[in-house]
Amino acid sequence: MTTTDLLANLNPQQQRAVTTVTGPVLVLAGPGSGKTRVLTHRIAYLIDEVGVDPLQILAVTFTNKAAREMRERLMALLGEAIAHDLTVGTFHSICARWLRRDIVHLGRERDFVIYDTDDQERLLKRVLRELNLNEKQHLPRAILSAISHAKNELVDPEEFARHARTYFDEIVARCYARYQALLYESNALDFDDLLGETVRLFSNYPAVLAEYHQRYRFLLVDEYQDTNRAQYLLVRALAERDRNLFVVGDEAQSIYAWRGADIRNILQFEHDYPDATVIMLEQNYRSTQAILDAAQALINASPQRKYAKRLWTTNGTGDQVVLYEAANDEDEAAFAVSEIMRLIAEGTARPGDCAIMYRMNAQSRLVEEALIQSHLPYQVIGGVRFYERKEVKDVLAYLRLVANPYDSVSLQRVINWPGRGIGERTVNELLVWATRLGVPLYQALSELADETTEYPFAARARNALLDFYRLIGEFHSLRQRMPLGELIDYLLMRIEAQATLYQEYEAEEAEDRWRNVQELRNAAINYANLPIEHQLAAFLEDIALVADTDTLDRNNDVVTCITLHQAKGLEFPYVFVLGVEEGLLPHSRSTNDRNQLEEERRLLYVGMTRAQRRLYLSYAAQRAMFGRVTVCSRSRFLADIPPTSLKLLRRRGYRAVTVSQTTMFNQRMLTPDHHDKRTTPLPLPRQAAFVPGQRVYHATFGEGIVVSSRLIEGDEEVTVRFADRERRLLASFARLQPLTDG
Ligand SMILES: Nc1ncnc2c1ncn2[C@@H]1O[C@H](COP(=O)(O)OP(=O)(O)OP(=O)(O)O)[C@@H](O)[C@H]1O
Ligand SMILES: [Mg+2]
Repeated sequence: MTTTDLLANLNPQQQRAVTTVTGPVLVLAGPGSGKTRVLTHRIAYLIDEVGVDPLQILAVTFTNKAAREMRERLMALLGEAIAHDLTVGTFHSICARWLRRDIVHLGRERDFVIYDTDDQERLLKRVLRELNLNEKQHLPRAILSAISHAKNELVDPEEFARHARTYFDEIVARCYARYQALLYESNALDFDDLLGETVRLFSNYPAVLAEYHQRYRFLLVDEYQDTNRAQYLLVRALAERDRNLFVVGDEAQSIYAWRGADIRNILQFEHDYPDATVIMLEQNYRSTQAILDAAQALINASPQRKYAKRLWTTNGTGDQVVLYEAANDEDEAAFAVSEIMRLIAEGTARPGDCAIMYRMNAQSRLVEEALIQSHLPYQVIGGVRFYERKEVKDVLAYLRLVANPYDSVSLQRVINWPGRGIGERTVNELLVWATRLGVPLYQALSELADETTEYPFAARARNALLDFYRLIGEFHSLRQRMPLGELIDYLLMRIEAQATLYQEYEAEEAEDRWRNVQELRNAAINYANLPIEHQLAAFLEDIALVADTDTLDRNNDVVTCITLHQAKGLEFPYVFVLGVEEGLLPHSRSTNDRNQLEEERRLLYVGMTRAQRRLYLSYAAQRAMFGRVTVCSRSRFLADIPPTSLKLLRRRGYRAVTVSQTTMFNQRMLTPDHHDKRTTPLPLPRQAAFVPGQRVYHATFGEGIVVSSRLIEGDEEVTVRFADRERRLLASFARLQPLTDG
């Protein structure tokens, strides 16, 4: 693409943002005004027109998905070779890469592992046990969230302890200190450390920072309104010398305060950089005027709104925003799905054009049930994600341990999986012993090998521990010379992973889980080109950084189910925002706090402004929440949208579309590639597994009685009466367990 083309696709303000090459630039503008587009075009302009070396450009986005999309756009603009030399990523992924290079300056090792929330929780539970604190009373999540908050503010354990005022703070202070020590001992970093350690590296080692100044001359940051203190300091340090800092954002879309994001970072940009060029964009290219009007009314009603920005568009008025009042939550999900079916049948939309958004992950279940019944292919972003499935995490724990045997959380995770006779008591003894020796668990195991050591274990336990120790040691050295794929195969064979899964689960589920493990092994293929000794580390690094939205793949023509938080920056022709109700949106936790309440408003605003062609909002008069059916009322935010902007629809008795209709649809519209794994038609089961009158158990709904059951394509549809109401469930999905009487 030539430069003229590059600029021809931009309006004058956008052009100015692209061509103001040096010095600090802030683009402050509403949704859909082309901020992200400007950012990518600016990179292309810097390279093509200004002659900047792509290696000198650093672009930061909020999610891995956004980073990948950006890279793809840049490839289209610049060609693959040039795009390859750019540094594009999230703060976390970029920091991880830099720390792999330079963490040694901080006296730490390069082959650290990155702990995710699950690992963090395990580690904190160990801390609680050590400190004799009860985890029922001191909720691990609350403590971790306090620690995370401190880390984002760059407050270390000592400082935290000095400022602790309340009893809770005291507890957190003690946990934080020990938690950090154990992380260190395990040669592990949590997500917050990735940022915090990089900040520390830059502020304590000016010579190192100078190298980065030399390397990165142009900085670009998307979604700047959601940066936290650590990210702010990072950007500031990196931009300190050349000051070629380009940030874009929208304070009205700031929705991550709960993770430490600080709206002041964007509001005070001009204060930090008095010579900044500030550019506003006002034309929206994404949505219809009807959608914009409704969204603007909502956001302008905020008491915190400093200056109302007007967005206009030439996209035309478009259809009115639909507000659907559902009888209950099932009806709400059925409405969205049947509406999608209708749009598809009309030929107006493809599944991939549609997104269903909600406040909480738990809301996706009913939506999924409705989608399954309709045989619509879909993906859930942020549900139980691939890398969070137990069997996948178990195998990963082995691999992480093989890479870094000091990783105590992984060690504890698999020390007795598959079962090898190391009971809970032995594990506890090992923990106590290692703590007393002041060494990581793996090193404690190595002490056992020494005949002369005194140890607290019975002979049988000792042998089992030693076997495990030798297994890890063997693979630890193998990783240097065995290609990753083979290494994984060999490991799976040695631990008898497949047989173990078949022992632990029913055949069908075991097969499913085994398939997931193999899927993980398949992912290893992508690393075959690297030198053998780097393959495992690179593989683990990428997995550790996979963020929530990463599974989102727009090439698949599937309906997207996604939380409002994760929908940031994305756009879809047809958007459904579910649960616009008091208690959900605004969330019940936020209603006592003005700031939190306004953040909820912005969240709804973000959701609404994702829509390109048509927007549906809905709420239910009744909803099953936390195991109870509650009566709900529409969100207070709806009162801020003029009734003339909304088309109200009331319950018309929506039912999920029947299977026979949709089977025809599937055959007509979709090639086999488009089938989601979960919705691919399977052969009919030959016999019903459930009979009327039978007692069954469901993990969420509890006990129930089967009313009727019928075989449908690939599955069995079971109607069950639970304590609160009757539900129609698909056997393969609902995982109903038969109960025997007595
Ligand atoms: N000048 C333009 N001409 C044509 N299309 C444009 C132009 N500017 C932006 N667009 C398109 O408008 C849509 C929204 O742009 P973009 O995603 O960059 O907005 P944004 O400001 O980053 O929004 P958000 O705040 O939601 O992240 C994109 O599809 C983009 O390609
Ligand atoms: Mg954007």
